[in-house]
Amino acid sequence: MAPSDRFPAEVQVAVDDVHVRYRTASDDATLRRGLPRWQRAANRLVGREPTVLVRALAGVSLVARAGEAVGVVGLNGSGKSTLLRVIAGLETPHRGRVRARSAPVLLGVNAALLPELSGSQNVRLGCLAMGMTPDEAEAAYPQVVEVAGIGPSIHRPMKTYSSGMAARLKFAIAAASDPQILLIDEALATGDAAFRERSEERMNHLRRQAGCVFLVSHAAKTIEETCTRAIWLHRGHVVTDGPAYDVAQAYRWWAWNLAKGQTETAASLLEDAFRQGTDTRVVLAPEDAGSAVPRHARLRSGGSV
Ligand SMILES: Nc1ncnc2c1ncn2[C@@H]1O[C@H](COP(=O)(O)OP(=O)(O)OP(=O)(O)O)[C@@H](O)[C@H]1O
Repeated sequence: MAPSDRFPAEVQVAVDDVHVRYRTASDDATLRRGLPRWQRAANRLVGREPTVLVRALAGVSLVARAGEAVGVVGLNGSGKSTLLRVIAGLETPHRGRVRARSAPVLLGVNAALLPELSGSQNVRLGCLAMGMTPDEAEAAYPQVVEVAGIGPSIHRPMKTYSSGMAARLKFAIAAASDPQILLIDEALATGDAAFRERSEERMNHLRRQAGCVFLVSHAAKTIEETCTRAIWLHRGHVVTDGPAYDVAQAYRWWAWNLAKGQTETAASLLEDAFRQGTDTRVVLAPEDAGSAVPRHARLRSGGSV
């Protein structure tokens, strides 16, 4: 993924028909039974397990504009984290492309900080890792500590933190670099109400300075309250992409029916949501054609540009 300053001014991120696949081992005995006898024998000989293909993203397209906070909802395994990793450039799509106006900063609950070091040492380390100079890291320190709001615990080793405390610190570090594009994976969900308010303030600040924020959360309510727009992913496909309130409500109602075992209702809600959703087409001109300006258009199914 290459940062590009040749976008229309308001476009921060463009995702163009992205597919991500993983080939992974599986001990599913039925897979083994489907193989010809010679292959089973060969696999046994070299100790190889059969593999399956996982389609984490199956043709995702979207455009995020300046000032947007885009929530991403979906069941476990629907592709939310993969989408953020692809946007962050940590994952190479099997097919399709991603372009971003500036380098996105991904904040995940597993962001690599060192558990043996204290929170304050990790703040400095994290700031340096994000490309700040030592002087910039020093200048950012008080603000990070304030946003994290974990009091004197900042001086304790991170391995002694609760998951919520660690998430707060990671959020504060990621937000300190004032990234134009901030990708947040579940971090807010683990914070308490006070922290959520502070982090919302920080997100609003980032949005005001014409950046954009992506937020992955299982809590549709958080998406509703903090985002301007939301994307519902299901098995690597975009079900619907629209105003955060509408998408979160539709997702919650569907998930509630699913959880209650109302599978037929859930299936028809999902089908309706797919049908009513808009297809986003993103066409990125090839870099070597002298223009990387994405032409994008929102199409109704079957419509034309
Ligand atoms: N490194 C990997 N190797 C194989 N499969 C993977 C890998 N990473 C993700 N997957 C698979 O890709 C699919 C999407 O995973 P992803 O983590 O993006 O889902 P998610 O929506 O973020 O899930 P959750 O809500 O549980 O965090 C899942 O089926 C997952 O098992």
